[in-house]
Amino acid sequence: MTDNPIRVAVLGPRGRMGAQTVRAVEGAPDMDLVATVGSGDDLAAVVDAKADVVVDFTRPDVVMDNLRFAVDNGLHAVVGTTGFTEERLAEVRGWLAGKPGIGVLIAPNFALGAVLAMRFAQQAAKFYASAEVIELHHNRKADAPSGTAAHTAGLISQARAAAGLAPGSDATTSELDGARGATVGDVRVHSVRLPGLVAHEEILFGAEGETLTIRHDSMDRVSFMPGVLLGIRQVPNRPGLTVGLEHVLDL
Ligand SMILES: NC(=O)C1=CN([C@@H]2O[C@H](COP(=O)(O)OP(=O)(O)OC[C@H]3O[C@@H](n4cnc5c(N)ncnc54)[C@H](OP(=O)(O)O)[C@@H]3O)[C@@H](O)[C@H]2O)C=CC1
Ligand SMILES: O=C(O)C1=N[C@H](C(=O)O)C[C@H](O)C1
Repeated sequence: MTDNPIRVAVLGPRGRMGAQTVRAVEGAPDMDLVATVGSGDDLAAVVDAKADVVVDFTRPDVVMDNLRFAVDNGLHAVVGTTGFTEERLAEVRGWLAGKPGIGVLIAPNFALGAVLAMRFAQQAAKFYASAEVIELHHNRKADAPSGTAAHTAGLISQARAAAGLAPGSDATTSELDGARGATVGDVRVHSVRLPGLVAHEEILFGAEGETLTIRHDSMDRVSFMPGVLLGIRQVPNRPGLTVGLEHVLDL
């Protein structure tokens, strides 16, 4: 136990990630779990409990309301919930402009290996015109493609554009709807859903006579917890909006 533990509230505590986060916070010697808010519960509980940091693992359709409430009430937030478009991020920056000391960390993926895989993909992108992303998840996942895959595709698109590299083409002229996946930026993203999986991503690059595959596997949701706890510890010292754990890890 430390003298001034960080007072943490978890939103979505009955969910797969929320339950794991509750256990991780309860096990952290420098944190106190002071509130949990599930669907149907009153968010005001986090203010009543004098939380310092709110952690959100809920759903894309409710996360913006939760985050707005946290920022309006002067609470820092660590957000793992997916669904953050550029428009949503701009909206969050707008709220934070009126709240100078408040920090919000939104991370598409809290697993160290996933963050590294995204960074490696970003580094490789300027050397390969052709890249595709395959993400594989458990069949209870609500969204597709995954937030991680969308973020990875965005990074590849940006890195290629910055290097003046046009995306590679292929010869497909006839295809069944969806067979070539969804397009994010200018990268094809393919989503697999199967019971037995947790969270997995492959980033494939191709050039004449070679391919490069970067793969990350989360076999257990404990893989996300060191990143979540690090985010909780760091977010009070990072006013404004931080997108991606790579900034906190100082990669
Ligand atoms: N960034 C990262 O590293 C990771 C991010 N994720 C993302 O986190 C999110 C949650 O994933 P997961 O835990 O698997 O999903 P679950 O469906 O297991 O959990 C979501 C939980 O949110 C609760 N909920 C719904 N509405 C509200 C609300 N208004 N207030 C509070 N709680 C609410 C639900 O409650 P109820 O059960 O009562 O409906 C449910 O328990 C997803 O967007 C997922 O993609 C997942 C893994 C890692
Ligand atoms: O829903 C999940 O499980 C996950 N969601 C995040 C995403 O959409 O990228 C992170 C990880 O892939 C697990």
